[in-house]
Amino acid sequence: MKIINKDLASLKRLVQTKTQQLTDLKVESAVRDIIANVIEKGDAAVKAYEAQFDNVDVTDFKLSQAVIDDAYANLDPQVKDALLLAKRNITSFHEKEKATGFIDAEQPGVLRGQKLLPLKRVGLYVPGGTAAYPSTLLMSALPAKIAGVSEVIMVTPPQVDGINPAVLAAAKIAGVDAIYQVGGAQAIAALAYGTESIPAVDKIIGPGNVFVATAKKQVFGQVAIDMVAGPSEIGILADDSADPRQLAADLLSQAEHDQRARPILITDSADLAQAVSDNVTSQLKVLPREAIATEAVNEKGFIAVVAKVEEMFDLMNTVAPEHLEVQLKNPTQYLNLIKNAGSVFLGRYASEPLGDYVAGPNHILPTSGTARFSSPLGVYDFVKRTSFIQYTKDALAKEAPAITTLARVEGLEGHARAIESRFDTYYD
Ligand SMILES: NC(=O)c1ccc[n+]([C@@H]2O[C@H](COP(=O)([O-])OP(=O)(O)OC[C@H]3O[C@@H](n4cnc5c(N)ncnc54)[C@H](O)[C@@H]3O)[C@@H](O)[C@H]2O)c1
Ligand SMILES: N[C@H](CO)Cc1c[nH]c[nH+]1
Ligand SMILES: [Zn+2]
Repeated sequence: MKIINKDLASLKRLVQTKTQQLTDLKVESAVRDIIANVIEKGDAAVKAYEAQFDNVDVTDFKLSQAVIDDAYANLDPQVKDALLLAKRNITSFHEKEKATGFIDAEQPGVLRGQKLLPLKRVGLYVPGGTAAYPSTLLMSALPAKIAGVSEVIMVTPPQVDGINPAVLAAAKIAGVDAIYQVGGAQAIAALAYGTESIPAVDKIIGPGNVFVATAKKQVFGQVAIDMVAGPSEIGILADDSADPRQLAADLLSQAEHDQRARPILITDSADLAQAVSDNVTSQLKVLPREAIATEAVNEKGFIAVVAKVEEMFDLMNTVAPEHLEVQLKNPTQYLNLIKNAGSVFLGRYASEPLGDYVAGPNHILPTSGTARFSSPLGVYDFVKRTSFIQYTKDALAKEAPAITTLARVEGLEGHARAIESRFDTYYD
């Protein structure tokens, strides 16, 4: 893995060039064509794209309940237990995110409030191009259910040998209402605009590769989206107290997701940097997904050596990684230095895959530097807020002069008259 020794300003520039560009023009234009075709030709276009990109001739997009029940009934008990443990921990964590509305009656004659309503129908994208992700399904479906969404539907790419049974079983465990075998940008287009057999939804949730993330950006406005969650990332801050073998393993855990994944280590120890780089080289060889991980390590990955701990955090806040591991002595003391990160893992035993599978906090997180302004997926992503107002005549009378003044400043005479019509001052 490349080791870079440069001043902080140069390292920050390097981070920016290595950040996944959210506007890859070739992908943008390919995705635009796919969406236009799905809008125009519906199921026929989706079917053609599935044959082209996934080599599957799909006859029925919607999976039958019998196929799902069968997958659940035949699931390896150890896998079922692991999914159920994950479900318990995800549920107990996300229950704490539930919010209620409020009523404010503090001013005489004034009632103000906000009510929360679950979304009606959401579409979950469960990635499936190069690996199956039952864990990701739990991470999106369980918060949707906790929020009270009435209809939770799911899409995932079809597979030549059928969709991975663990994904189907996880869907049953999480209470997903319907599963459609369709992936990539065509799935996002179908969820946004609807086709003859796939219903349009109010919001599209879930991560995916660059085609999926780009399609979500392009359909935003027609539907809501959760965030731009693309290829996985890990940023690690470590000093010489960390174990280079473990750091290399954690970097590779995310590199193996995608050629475009970003594994980054920032340290103040040149010896540690070299040891991690050597370990990455040797550990790569044992990974079944060696080719994918190697490309991610070489293209997006690097190890930066900086002078002191403050510079580590400064640089990592520029990266704004999806996952941030803090493998420094007494890691909790640094929490206040972290400004941009999707999810933080403190200390040697909080290895990133702990959060991927069972700890409970959501693993659907902002990527590509968007942790500067986005949050982990949560129950709050499945609810919308509506505010309400009620005034008595006396309460309105007190504030009417301010309203009519502001209305006339904006040149909106009709607004002023609407207020004045409630009082004797009203004239035609
Ligand atoms: N943030 C998270 O929570 C999280 C969780 C799991 C996975 N991930 C990420 O999700 C991604 C999964 O990617 P994936 O590829 O395995 O699955 P995917 O389901 O996201 O994408 C596969 C689909 O991409 C489409 N596609 C492939 N090549 C194409 C091309 N040339 N043109 C147009 N469309 C094409 C196909 O339709 C295929 O069905 C990875 O980047 C992984 O890091 C993120
Ligand atoms: N690390 C991914 C989120 O970026 C989630 C995941 C699912 N399975 C394994 N990993
Ligand atoms: Zn992962």
